[in-house]
Amino acid sequence: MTRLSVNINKIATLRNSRGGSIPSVVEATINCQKFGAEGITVHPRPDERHIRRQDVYDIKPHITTELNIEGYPSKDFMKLVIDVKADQATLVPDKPGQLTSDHGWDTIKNESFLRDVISELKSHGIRASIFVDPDQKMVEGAKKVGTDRIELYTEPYASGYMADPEKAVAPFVAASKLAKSLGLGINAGHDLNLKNLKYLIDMIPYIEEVSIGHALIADALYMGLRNTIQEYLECIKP
Ligand SMILES: CC(=O)[C@@H](O)[C@H](O)COP(=O)(O)O
Ligand SMILES: NCC(=O)COP(=O)(O)O
Repeated sequence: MTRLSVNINKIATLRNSRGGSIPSVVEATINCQKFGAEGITVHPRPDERHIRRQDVYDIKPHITTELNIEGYPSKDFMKLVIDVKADQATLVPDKPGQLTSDHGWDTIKNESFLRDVISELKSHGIRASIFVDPDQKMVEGAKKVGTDRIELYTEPYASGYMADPEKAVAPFVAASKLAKSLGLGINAGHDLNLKNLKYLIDMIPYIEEVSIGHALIADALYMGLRNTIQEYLECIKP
């Protein structure tokens, strides 16, 4: 059964815009889980444009589901993830100044680096997931570096969905079938929303976790956080 992990980056974006503590990321963590979220995702970027390192320490005691921390596996990132003993670390190949995550790992060129990082995460009991494009060779490379899961970067699906859902989802179905055959768990995320989510899950029902933030938080501005989370859950639960 696919789990919904709510990414609360954009709560922190709003908070940072005034320099105070409203809205609170701790309150958001508590309420998202109360409203049905099955995980909390944060992406503390090096420039702390939204989620700050301290936020991760602050929210950890309030996690009653799972904490998924996304980021480039720098020394700082690894210390943070290990310090708070995240349930899952999702490694992304982002450069510090990137507007947002916009590609998966080259798991072939980065084989040695990823293998070492994943081994360290596992030694601390932290599930490893790596951000990949729906590319068969990258999925095969993910298996070789020993990750527990892959997270499929779904922006290309989202951007193609309205025009041609079948064409948009096809590479993701193929990559998922390969990943499953290799024994990899499958997560998915980026630009998923109330329009495109159900079809993705219908086509790939064995996705273990979707992490959704930008569209969900935007929807909550109009529908409220409780109703919004319930609507997203209805898209992924049969
Ligand atoms: C890896 C991924 O897709 C998410 O972490 C996304 O990048 C959110 O980051 P921003 O909220 O900074 O866009
Ligand atoms: N891993 C994807 C994520 O956490 C949220 O991405 P988005 O929904 O903010 O695009």
